[in-house]
Amino acid sequence: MSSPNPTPTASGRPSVITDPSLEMTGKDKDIDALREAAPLIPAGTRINVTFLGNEDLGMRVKASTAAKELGYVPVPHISARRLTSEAELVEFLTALRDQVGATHAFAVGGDPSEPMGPYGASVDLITSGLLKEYGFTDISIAGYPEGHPDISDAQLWDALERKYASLQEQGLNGTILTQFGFDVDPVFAWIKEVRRRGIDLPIRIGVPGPAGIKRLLTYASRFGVATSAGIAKKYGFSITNLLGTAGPDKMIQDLDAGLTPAEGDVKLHFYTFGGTKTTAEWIKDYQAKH
Ligand SMILES: NC(=O)C1=CN([C@@H]2O[C@H](COP(=O)(O)OP(=O)(O)OC[C@H]3O[C@@H](n4cnc5c(N)ncnc54)[C@H](O)[C@@H]3O)[C@@H](O)[C@H]2O)C=CC1
Ligand SMILES: Nc1nc(=O)c2c([nH]1)NC[C@@H]1CN(c3ccc(C(=O)N[C@@H](CCC(=O)O)C(=O)O)cc3)CN21
Repeated sequence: MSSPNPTPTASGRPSVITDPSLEMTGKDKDIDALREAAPLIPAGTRINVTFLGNEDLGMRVKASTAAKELGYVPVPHISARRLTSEAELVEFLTALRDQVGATHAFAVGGDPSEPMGPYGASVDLITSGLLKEYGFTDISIAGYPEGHPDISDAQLWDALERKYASLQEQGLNGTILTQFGFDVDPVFAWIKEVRRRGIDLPIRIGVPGPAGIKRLLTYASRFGVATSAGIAKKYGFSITNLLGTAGPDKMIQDLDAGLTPAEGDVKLHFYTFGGTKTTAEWIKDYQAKH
């Protein structure tokens, strides 16, 4: 099945809404939701499986298997700081290779303020060589257009350059997946800087799927993404009425209006926050209208 092809933008580049990736947790309810949404999601779509502290290896493998069986490309997340040993990493990679046939993964640092084992940062996962050894060919890494609450910009840029260099050295494909946001201005500036540094990887800009405003604000505050007032202003809702829902329509339109072919491959990643089916419907609808 081919993915829908929205109208190219004024600058001639494909719309960022082309071939978006989606994110799910390892919980059964998310697996059920993916199955239900499957008629709306084209085969070959990347489905990311988060690495949450309240889930285990079995759940992550089960969700990745479900995604694969439905014809998608599972992108399981591997959180460096949450791994307690090299053996745990090897156990996960083995299961992903042998049970899922996974070739893609997202190597991320992880929220624990201290590493729970030998890996303090995602670059340690990549330079270990184990991802390549276990048959992974495409490694996603994180990007932060608005910075990170606990990591300095200098550290983030240094980490991105080291991850890129190691991927290049090992001949692995890569993708930069960004933290979700509500504002396109920092995204434009950040992409420019990524390219200025010679990093030519495809980029997926993280956006929240359509969701209740309260839920969006809760997640934004949990991950230190932005202030409620700032989000309301950029996203165009009133903080005196938190009952409505909001989707990333305006962000996507602004991205399409502002990007040029010079920015290279830029697509979207939808953080669904439990709303897999709603997000899939929303994407189909947006693609049909534009
Ligand atoms: N699970 C997910 O889907 C996502 C998670 N994140 C979070 O973003 C953070 C950074 O991840 P990466 O960009 O992969 O960083 P990274 O692993 O490449 O590390 C960059 C630098 O920050 C340090 N660092 C890593 N995690 C840290 C933490 N939690 N607190 C303080 N310093 C830390 C590292 O030692 C390194 O110097 C993590 O907290 C990660 O969990 C961000 C986006 C999505
Ligand atoms: N710093 C950071 N850490 C993260 O773990 C993280 C980010 N950033 N950025 C966004 C992604 C997406 N993440 C998540 C986290 C939780 C759910 C989720 O669905 N959690 C609940 C549902 C609870 C609810 O009803 O709200 C679950 O079932 O566990 C989804 C995506 C985690 N992610």
